[in-house]
Amino acid sequence: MAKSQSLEQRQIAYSGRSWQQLGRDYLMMTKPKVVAMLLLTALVGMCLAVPGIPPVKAVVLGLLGIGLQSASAAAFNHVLDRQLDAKMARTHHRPLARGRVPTVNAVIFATVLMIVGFALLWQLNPLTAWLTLASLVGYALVYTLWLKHATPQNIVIGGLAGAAPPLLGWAAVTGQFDPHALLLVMLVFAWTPPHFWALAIHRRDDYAKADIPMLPVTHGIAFTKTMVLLYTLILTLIGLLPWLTGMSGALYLAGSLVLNLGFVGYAVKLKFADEPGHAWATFKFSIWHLLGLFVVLLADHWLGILLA
Ligand code: HEM
Ligand SMILES: CC(C)=CCC/C(C)=C/CC/C(C)=C/COP(=O)(O)OP(=O)(O)O
Repeated sequence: MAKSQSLEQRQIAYSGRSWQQLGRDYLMMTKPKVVAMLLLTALVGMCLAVPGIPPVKAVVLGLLGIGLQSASAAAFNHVLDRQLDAKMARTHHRPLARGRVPTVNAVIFATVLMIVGFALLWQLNPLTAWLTLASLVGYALVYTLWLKHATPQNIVIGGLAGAAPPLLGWAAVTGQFDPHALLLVMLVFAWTPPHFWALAIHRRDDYAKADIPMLPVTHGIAFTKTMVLLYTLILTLIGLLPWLTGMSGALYLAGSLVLNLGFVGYAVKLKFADEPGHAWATFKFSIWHLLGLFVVLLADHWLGILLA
């Protein structure tokens, strides 16, 4: 495809692609791996909300609704960021940035996912439907359109939307807003800055080129590494709260300490003994860390039920 072609010309050129290629593009727009992780945190919220197995209807409708709304938020992010994505090496190949999917089709796709997701959650309870829609708006509009361009604290504030799913899962099962669910939200909220800033250190030049005020661009790499370390320490302290409040037991305490101190270890190495590629390794570790943390929360919960 010639580089000089306009987006419209490329959209016409791409119109004869196979259903399989098109399907891959639509799937990519939903950020499936991120949504899978969000759903894991929502599922753990659902399981911790009740003493036994949560009701099947709430789990199925809840996961479908939260998943569709998260996928919709991701697709809206692709639409609104299509010009920005085209400027960055990491994202320039995306379906909308390359013009493989017409913008209007992507907007219809995202809107349908949003409406179906909302309707499914409404069947469960309005609280979950509205809270999930608020998270969608928080990420797709507030973060993407405004925060991302406004302040280096963009991902700290915007991270609230991505941290909401445990609360959404909890509300899907109980219909209520429970303070225990906020402990899980706080875990993801404190995890997000080191998750993202490790990647942003690795991709600093990309963000600088696109003129996005990410922390390594505005405050430098050394300061960002200090912040990564600080947030992993905050995460370790917040990680004690589920145990201190009695929500989780000894298995959680041991597992979370190993994982959180492992994350601190990556951050210490990043700050004081950086090697090429370590920022990327820290970002990758952050994903396994969150997966492990939520699996441990769940295992501890069910072990507690078995031993009771
Ligand atoms: C404002 C908050 C967040 C920001 C700015 C952010 C940013 C990013 C970025 C830029 C990537 C892509 C890295 C790449 O090039 O491969 C990524 C990957 C990922 N993020 Fe986040 N993230 C945030 C919150 C979350 C949350 C809340 C979760 C899940 C609970 C999450 C889970 C993941 C996963 C699983 C990946 C790997 C995706 C893949 O390999 O395709 N992120 N994140
Ligand atoms: C309903 C609900 C729970 C909504 C939250 C949905 C959601 C997909 C949250 C994930 C946050 C995320 C991947 C941010 C990166 O955006 P970016 O634009 O900085 O990254 P990019 O450059 O890779 O697009």
